[in-house]
Amino acid sequence: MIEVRHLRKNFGGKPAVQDVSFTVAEGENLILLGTSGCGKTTTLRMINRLLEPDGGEVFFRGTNTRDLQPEMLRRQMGYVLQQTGLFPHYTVEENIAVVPKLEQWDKQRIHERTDTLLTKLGLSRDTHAHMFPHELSGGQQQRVGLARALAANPPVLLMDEPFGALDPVTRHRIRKEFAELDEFREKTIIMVTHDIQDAFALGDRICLMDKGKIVQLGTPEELRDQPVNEFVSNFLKGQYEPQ
Ligand SMILES: Nc1ncnc2c1ncn2[C@@H]1O[C@H](COP(=O)(O)OP(=O)(O)OP(=O)(O)O)[C@@H](O)[C@H]1O
Repeated sequence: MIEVRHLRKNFGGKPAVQDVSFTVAEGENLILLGTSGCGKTTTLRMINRLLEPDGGEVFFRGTNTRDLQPEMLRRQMGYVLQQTGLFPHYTVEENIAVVPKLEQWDKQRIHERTDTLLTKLGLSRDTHAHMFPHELSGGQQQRVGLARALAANPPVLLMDEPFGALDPVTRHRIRKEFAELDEFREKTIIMVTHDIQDAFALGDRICLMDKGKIVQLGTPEELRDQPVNEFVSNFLKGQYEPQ
């Protein structure tokens, strides 16, 4: 579904991503895991062309993404961020409706879709639909961010530290709710996290990165039982100290 080949990106002459390659199958959840600054976000942003690579290529359903309009590509790839990126002057309902409106859905269809998503994500039309983001808790904002990314039912979700701004208890609860959603099970997802528990709870495969490179790519069990080196075993034991 998504194939990343030999991606490279430098900032100010310093390599941020070096020769990163992987494929993600339809319906798979791939986690990009690693400490701050290892190149996870840069890799993710090259997939939906928020950043252009210095080298390498990304294929989406067999087409080089260079040959696709960035806006059209991004409508196929819902994007969920730690700082939810919600529009502060839009209500919850208006935030969720952004992409369906771009796709010119009629009002009734948007209304029904918003209702479905609010309910699925534990929010209600009466209480939340007309609130503004600053009136919601962090966990509720994160749910709205997820609802917005899912609204037009894109086949792919790109998620960058989606639970990063939450306290540990809320984080655990939202992660669990998210894992139980049909959408989560059905969609192709690439998720960036530095959190080993996120990676093990949500990943079909984990791509562990360090200093812009992939150190090991495999199932959670493979990383746990057959770490390729000491970096991997230390990282998974939570003993890795970035220098
Ligand atoms: N726009 C930018 N301009 C300059 N340097 C950048 C830019 N974006 C990222 N970098 C640098 O590239 C490297 C990789 O950053 P990136 O954000 O991809 O890492 P990350 O693993 O996602 O970390 P974090 O979780 O902290 O975002 C870092 O050294 C970072 O400082």
